[in-house]
Amino acid sequence: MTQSKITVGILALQGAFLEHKLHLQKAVRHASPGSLLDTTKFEIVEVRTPEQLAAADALVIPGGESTAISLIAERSGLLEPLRQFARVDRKPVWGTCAGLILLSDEASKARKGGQELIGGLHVRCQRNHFGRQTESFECDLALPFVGDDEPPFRAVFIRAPIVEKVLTGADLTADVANDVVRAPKLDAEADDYKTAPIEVISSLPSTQGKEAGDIVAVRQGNIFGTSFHPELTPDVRLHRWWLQECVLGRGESRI
Ligand SMILES: NC(=O)CC[C@H](N)C(=O)O
Repeated sequence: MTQSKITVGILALQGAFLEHKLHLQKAVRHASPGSLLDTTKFEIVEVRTPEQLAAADALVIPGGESTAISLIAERSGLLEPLRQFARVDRKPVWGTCAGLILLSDEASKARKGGQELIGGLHVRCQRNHFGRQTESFECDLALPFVGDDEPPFRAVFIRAPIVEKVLTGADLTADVANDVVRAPKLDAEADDYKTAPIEVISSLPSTQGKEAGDIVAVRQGNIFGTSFHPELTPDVRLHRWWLQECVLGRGESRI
């Protein structure tokens, strides 16, 4: 993107949107002097209406409760515009936790059902993979910007999903399983399928004592998803990476 001002929206219907806003503001404020991040003008705004979404160049979908977020999005007339934003316009979108669930093409069903997905990431997500709130945990994760000389990134998992399967075109045209919800197909993106490969950005380390190797961060083209809550620790490096890598698209991992 080369425009003079970039508007980054945060879907502010439910969940941890304020924390993301503060992290994005801090990431911009603390950019290395003279870097692209430093010289670009950002506006960080809360998004609650289709008009506000239309004014955004990029979007964060926070953690919270994916069923509630999708229900409010539907009632606010945002569900279809969100699908268009992520899947047809292909603007940069980052979903954390509940946001990752909503951006997945398939997810295990919520107990009470009724959840609509935005879709876009060709993955199947398993909701609440690690169990209840009391099973929340933290661990150090390998992320692209954490070099040998950098402090580790502490990730917070709260009723977190994982990516249990990377989907193929055949998976997405097969009948959908009973316990799975699938995002609707969009005619406008039909020919685009497979254009961007899924990149596994991070998996749980073997030291964690959970299931080592569980995928907790993925990127497919313009869409980035993380199982954990990077906005709940003081570390803004992942927000800075996303702005630099996915929004400004410089294609360099180290910043
Ligand atoms: N921290 C979170 O965002 C939890 C997500 C929640 N388990 C859901 O299914 O929506």
